Amino acid sequence: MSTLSSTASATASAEEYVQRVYSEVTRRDPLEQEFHQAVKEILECLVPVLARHPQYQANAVLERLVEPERTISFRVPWTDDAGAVRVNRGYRVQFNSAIGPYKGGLRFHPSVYSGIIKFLGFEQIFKNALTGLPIGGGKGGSDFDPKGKSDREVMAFTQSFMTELYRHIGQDTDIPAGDIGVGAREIGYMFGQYKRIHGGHEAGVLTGKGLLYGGSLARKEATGYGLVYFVQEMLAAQCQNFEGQTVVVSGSGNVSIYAIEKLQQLGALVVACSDSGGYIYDPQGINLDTVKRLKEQERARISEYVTAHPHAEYTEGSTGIWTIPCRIALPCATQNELDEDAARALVSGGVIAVGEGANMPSTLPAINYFLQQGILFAPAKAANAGGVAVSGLEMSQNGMRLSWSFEEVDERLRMIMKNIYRSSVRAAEEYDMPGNLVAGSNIAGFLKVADAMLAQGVV
Ligand SMILES: NC(=O)C1=CN([C@@H]2O[C@H](COP(=O)(O)OP(=O)(O)OC[C@H]3O[C@@H](n4cnc5c(N)ncnc54)[C@H](OP(=O)(O)O)[C@@H]3O)[C@@H](O)[C@H]2O)C=CC1
Ligand SMILES: O=C(O)CCC(=O)C(=O)O
Repeated sequence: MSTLSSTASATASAEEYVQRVYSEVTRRDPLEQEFHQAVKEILECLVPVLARHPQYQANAVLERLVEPERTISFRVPWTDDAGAVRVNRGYRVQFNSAIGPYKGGLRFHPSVYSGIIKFLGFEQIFKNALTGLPIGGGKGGSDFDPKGKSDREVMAFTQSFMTELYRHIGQDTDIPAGDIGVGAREIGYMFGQYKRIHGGHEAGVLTGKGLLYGGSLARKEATGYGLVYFVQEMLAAQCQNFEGQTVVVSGSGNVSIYAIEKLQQLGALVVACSDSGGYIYDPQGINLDTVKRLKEQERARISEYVTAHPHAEYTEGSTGIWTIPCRIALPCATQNELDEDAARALVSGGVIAVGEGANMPSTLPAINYFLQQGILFAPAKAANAGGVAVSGLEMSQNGMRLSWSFEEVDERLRMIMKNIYRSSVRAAEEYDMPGNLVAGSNIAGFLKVADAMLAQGVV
């Protein structure tokens, strides 16, 4: 066979392999749509890798990767302020420990079900590999909604949640952290309950802790800052920067707030942000002190921004935010918040770069549209890895019983984001897709995990 035809037949066999694994995923769990989407995106990027390296197919690496090592689902009973007993469902998916203990956040949101936790856990495997730190992938959460609950109710729920979760986690086995609906308050209550049940001050069992009891400086800022550092690298490669650029950031939670903070430090004009109720447009630039007060202290709605800044506009419904003309867009709220129509609106509005702060915020058609249009596109797995990277640094500091300065952690974060950018660019070039960071980051993450799996045999 000529080299050309043997390459074509290897590609056909890899395509068939990918299709077979994907079909099996959808057959086994037909209702887990978000998980299907995450698997599809990655597998499609891996065809050239699988064609070039037959050992992955020969050792059923994909079949093993798409199946979590362990899935835990449990009842979480708690009592509300009226004295009524309520029951939620808790999850922890320990997806892959090939390169280290399971690591990934906990999400408390009414939309949580197995398909959401599995998509997040699956993506976390590759994201964590990209950081270069020895951490495997996992994720967890509950359909509990912290919105509108009193502090006592949140404490009652989180203590009950940890009363089951504690037996599955540990600083060398599985280290949860925050995600949507889980911030410093929830982590604090969970850490207290873990300590009470398990005994000892095992600081490394959770990350995102308060600074008074083992947390790391710059963890709160890390996902948002890291996203901006990544997009900065992408812009610099095109001789561009943030100075004077108009930026739209969706969401107004942890990731959005610290992305906006770093963008403003770098001279960008951030004109919009949102929550699940709607978005605000402030042509003079978002006042971040107001957003922090509303969201970090008062747990209020973003609509209240216009009371303090009457020149700004509030519009109900969160998806309209993408119709605001801007040069750079950072989706930082939730999965599938940016569809193909939104992508078309952004391109019509003059966008040159999109950086994903949330996990899987763009639908597959939206991503394809951005890539076809030559928009600089920073995929979530690479661009939002700063949060888990600094969680890894929090674990290191806990292990050494010391605390690094903000500047030291921030500098390490900057280097990690630069390295993720470079390894994604390199992998895309090596597999003939120059500039495609979706393919590059998926391939770079996959190769690390797949090779570690091969080295450890069939487990
Ligand atoms: N925290 C971290 O370190 C990391 C987070 N991420 C990802 O970033 C995203 C945001 O997380 P984080 O900032 O921590 O979470 P937060 O809970 O702090 O904030 C979430 C924000 O997104 C908004 N939001 C949630 N659901 C929807 C929806 N269906 N439609 C519109 N807006 C919505 C929320 O609005 P409302 O308050 O109205 O619900 C809120 O403004 C998630 O995708 C998360 O997985 C990724 C890496 C690390
Ligand atoms: O900090 C962590 O461990 C988890 C962060 C996270 O959940 C994510 O990267 O999506």
